[in-house]
Amino acid sequence: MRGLAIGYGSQPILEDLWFDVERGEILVILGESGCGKSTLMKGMTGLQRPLSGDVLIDGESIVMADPATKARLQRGLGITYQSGALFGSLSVLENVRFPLDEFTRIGLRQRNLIARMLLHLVELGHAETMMPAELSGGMIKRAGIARAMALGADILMLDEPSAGLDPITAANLDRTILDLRRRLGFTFVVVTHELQSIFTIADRAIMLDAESRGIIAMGSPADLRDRSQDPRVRQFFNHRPDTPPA
Ligand SMILES: Nc1ncnc2c1ncn2[C@@H]1O[C@H](COP(=O)(O)OP(=O)(O)OP(=O)(O)O)[C@@H](O)[C@H]1O
Repeated sequence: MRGLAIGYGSQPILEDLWFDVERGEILVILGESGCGKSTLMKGMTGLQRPLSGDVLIDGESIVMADPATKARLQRGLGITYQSGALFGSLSVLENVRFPLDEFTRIGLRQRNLIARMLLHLVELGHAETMMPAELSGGMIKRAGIARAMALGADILMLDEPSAGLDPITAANLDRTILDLRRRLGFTFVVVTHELQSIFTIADRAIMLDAESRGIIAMGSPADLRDRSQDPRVRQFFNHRPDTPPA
């Protein structure tokens, strides 16, 4: 992100953001409700035009790109939403195959094979004929991740993947995220508030703040917990209220 300002109308929610996401990194984005985490994700993926600044993917601007270039860059980015956003009338396999059906001319047998391989990668091989209504919360998240990878994305943006999951299911999902990174070298940008998950998966975390409209902390979770000067950051990472001065 190069001096990114993003918001609605002419009002910035976040401004002057400068940071990099390295290939193969797992970056977590944190911050109180309404500080602009989802808005930032939309900016990073070219779904929302910034007010100023730029987003470069391997040096190419997704902001200034012509429509064909933007579409190509966006194929490298997979996005999952909190709800999973699966189509209720399609089976798990059909959901994962959907981007291939819509955006490629690959034959049906190959599309089915790719969708099956993706389902195996997220440990949902057994669930291909199930309908979304029959899935658990964790399975919905996994199916969403498989679908996000369908067009070859190797940068995955996950918006609160563990929201609404019990701790064991959430820990299993973290394991899958780490596994995808280890086996396929994927890059992840993850919005999450779950401390357990942050310490398990994040190489670095960025904490956003609504009032200052920017990044108030950036570093490894352990560094932010142990060395941040900012009481809001320490409070979050230590998960206890700051003691008032004597
Ligand atoms: N379409 C929109 N039009 C105008 N303002 C919006 C729109 N979407 C979000 N906002 C505002 O932008 C700010 C940031 O919202 P955003 O959803 O990005 O925050 P968030 O950090 O993801 O919140 P949460 O953790 O609750 O999901 C909020 O004040 C919100 O009211």
